[in-house]
Amino acid sequence: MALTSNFLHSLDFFDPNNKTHFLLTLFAGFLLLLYVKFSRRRIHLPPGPPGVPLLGNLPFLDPELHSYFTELGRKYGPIVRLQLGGKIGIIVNSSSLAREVLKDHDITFANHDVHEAGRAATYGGSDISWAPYGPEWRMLRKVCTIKMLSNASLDSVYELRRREVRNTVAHLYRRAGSAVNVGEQGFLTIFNVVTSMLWGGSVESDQSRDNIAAEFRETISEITKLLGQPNVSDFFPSLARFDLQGIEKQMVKHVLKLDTIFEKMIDERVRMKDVNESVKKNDFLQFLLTVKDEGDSKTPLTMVQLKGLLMDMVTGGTDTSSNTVEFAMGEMMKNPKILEKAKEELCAVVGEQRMVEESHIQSLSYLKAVMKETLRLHPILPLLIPHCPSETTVVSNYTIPKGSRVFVNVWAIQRDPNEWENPLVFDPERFLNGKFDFSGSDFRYFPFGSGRRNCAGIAMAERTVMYLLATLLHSFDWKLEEGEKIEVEEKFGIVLKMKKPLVLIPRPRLLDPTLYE
Ligand code: HEM
Repeated sequence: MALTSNFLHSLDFFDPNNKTHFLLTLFAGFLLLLYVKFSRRRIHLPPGPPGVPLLGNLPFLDPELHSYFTELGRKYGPIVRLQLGGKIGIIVNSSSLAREVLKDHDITFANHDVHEAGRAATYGGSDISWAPYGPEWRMLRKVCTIKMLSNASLDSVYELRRREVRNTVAHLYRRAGSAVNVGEQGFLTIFNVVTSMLWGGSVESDQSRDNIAAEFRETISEITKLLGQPNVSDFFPSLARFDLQGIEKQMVKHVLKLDTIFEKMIDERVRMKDVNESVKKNDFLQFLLTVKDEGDSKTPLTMVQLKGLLMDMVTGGTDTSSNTVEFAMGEMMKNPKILEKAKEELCAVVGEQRMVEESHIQSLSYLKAVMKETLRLHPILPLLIPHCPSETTVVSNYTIPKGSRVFVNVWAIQRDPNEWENPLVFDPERFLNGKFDFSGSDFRYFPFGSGRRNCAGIAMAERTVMYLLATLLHSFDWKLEEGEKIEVEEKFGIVLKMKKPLVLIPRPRLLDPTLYE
């Protein structure tokens, strides 16, 4: 362009009598066309649906994003472009392209696309999920995966998990014969497991257990709902300060509730330390405070990051796992033969004279296959956490501009008929003999993501989901309320949940009532 205009200005272009005027204009136009064509070819965006000026495709987004993106894939191919206001969205719908993004270009795509709601939820993005790829993220991730959520650390706090799961069994035993909301009970158990591991005690109050379950579940489910909601502030950053949909305002309100608990727990612990240096607690909060006080001087752990980590554990580690348990229970209720097989395995491994222990899990290969199949058909983060390339890059011959929001549609990939036989049928057998794992090394199956930014809590998720699921099945027979039909339909959110909550009636299975105490 600069070349063309310099050339034109070097001539007497504005003289109306100049005969070369017309020809030069034509020549300049020709150069301009060539330039536009050439630069378009360089920025060869993936195909996508047409949009409207300014808003692009925003007005046409279906709230059930995962299935809508899958439909777009059928129409436009495995990689699709959307114009989301001022932001480009890229949808990846095939396993080979997921591999390109998460493996071949892993460092370029190692950032999550931080949005305003995520920032508001995590003290300005001071946690693992939203921290940019770099030294601080590495430090946070190391603290979390090596120290807190490693198998050795998880073993050391098994008693806390056991206590919470047993509390749930006792509670359900008292409510035997009446209808219970399975997701809510699962949520409260896992919430208490997580908070016990964090600061050694579940959140107790005079309120009834069910009220607490419903209240916290609501808070966390609102937080995850807001995280998955399209937000004008993200698509038009200049409008972010107006928070036009009120998403950040709502988020701050919900987060405050959790933050108040964090502040209380931290204050108590710091005060305990001031009063008596010898008080030693063996929980994650104590560990984090020690890392903060004695940590690496190059990349220290700040108090804000510490709270960000607590937020990750509480929001990332609760409804993800409890929704998985609920989907698994729903699928088994819908497929009685599968339910029977899982129970038979439990009888053979655990017997009828004792309760399930976490040590039994490794022998429950059929139930493990049920968990894997649940996460195939209902990957709890169906679009992972959207990734964001740190530089413009080429995937499958298409340009993915720096700063795009990249949705890896694991939901579509795990139901792809080119990769899976009868993909819509719930069939745990396909996972028997240890086929597929949660590591994300096979791009046909990666419900926990893959590569550097994969889930930091896989070991914990596997233990809590398996332990709780095994205990629920082994301790009780479950039946539907009179006249109810089982439906396992999904409702989209950054965390997928069941459209209609699963309500079932437990009946104790084990003969010895003392086992339920
Ligand atoms: C069944 C349960 C769970 C599932 C299916 C799940 C799945 C995922 C997925 C798909 C991602 C995003 C990967 C990506 O964007 O590439 C993720 C990230 C994450 N998960 Fe999980 N998760 C579960 C449970 C947990 C638990 C129990 C914890 C911790 C207590 C946890 C902590 C995290 C954290 C901190 C991240 C962000 C990692 C990073 O950005 O480096 N998750 N999880």
